[in-house]
Amino acid sequence: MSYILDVKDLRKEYKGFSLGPLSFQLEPGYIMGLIGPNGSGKSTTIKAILGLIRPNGGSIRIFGKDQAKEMQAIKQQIGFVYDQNHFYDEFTIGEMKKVIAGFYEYWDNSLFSQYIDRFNLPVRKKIKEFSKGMKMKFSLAVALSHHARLIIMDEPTSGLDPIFRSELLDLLLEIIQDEEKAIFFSSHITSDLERVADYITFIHNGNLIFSESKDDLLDTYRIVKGGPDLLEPLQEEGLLTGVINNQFGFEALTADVAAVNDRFKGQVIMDKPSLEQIMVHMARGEQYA
Ligand SMILES: Nc1ncnc2c1ncn2[C@@H]1O[C@H](COP(=O)(O)OP(=O)(O)OP(=O)(O)O)[C@@H](O)[C@H]1O
Repeated sequence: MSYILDVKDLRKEYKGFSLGPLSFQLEPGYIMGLIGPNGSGKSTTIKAILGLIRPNGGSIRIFGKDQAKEMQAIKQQIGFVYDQNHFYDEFTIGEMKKVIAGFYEYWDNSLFSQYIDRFNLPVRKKIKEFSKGMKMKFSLAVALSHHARLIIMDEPTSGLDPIFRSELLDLLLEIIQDEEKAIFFSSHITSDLERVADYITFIHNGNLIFSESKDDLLDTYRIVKGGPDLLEPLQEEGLLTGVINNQFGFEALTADVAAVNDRFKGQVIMDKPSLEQIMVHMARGEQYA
């Protein structure tokens, strides 16, 4: 299988923080969400993939090429989408397009015009007058118009209204339909990931907790709820992760549904978890591990 993105044993050391080793892979035609609490290393991971920081170890291959050696060629086919202004503020879309088009070998003017129309972006306004959502749309139009095969986004839906968020998520699903592109994005909005992501990579305190198919995750784990008297026996058998005590007893995550059923059937309640519940309980489990 040829991966669009292949990260192996990636490490980055900062004073007081160490990321990795992280390993995960993304195939064409799929969307991967990167989740983790604040400060867990999501932006650091994205910066390393984009070649904006130098890792302390590991390797990153993009489109099968070694990122450390061939970043110039790779960049032609990466679209980094974010709302921060990496454009000239005083320029209009048309003026900005002339600058950007020159950077990209595969720039497609007519495709760009189509996206500008489709996103209803104002052609006469200066970019500094754009809202956050407009900047995001513009950034996405640029990425799509140079035929990026890997689209990377850092928190693309945060701060956007629900209507545009929903439009953006639909667009992401549309982008991967040709099965040639892949999307990698970080988000705190787990419901967005639940809707569009095929794979979820979860990091906590710089450590990789999992990088798995979303469907497998949602199938494997269950939320277990029970009275206080059951907590100890379940914990003794190592069946619970990230226990949260409440007025009725406890709530936790289990990956061993069969064992819980076998031993405690009828005594506990088991529900399908949301991605947010998986993340919260796992983060708790890590914190108190
Ligand atoms: N240039 C830097 N120098 C030193 N430490 C850094 C640098 N950049 C990031 N860090 C540290 O690395 C850790 C991870 O930061 P990072 O921005 O990757 O987290 P994040 O998961 O993206 O967080 P958030 O969700 O809050 O955006 C933090 O402890 C941060 O202080």
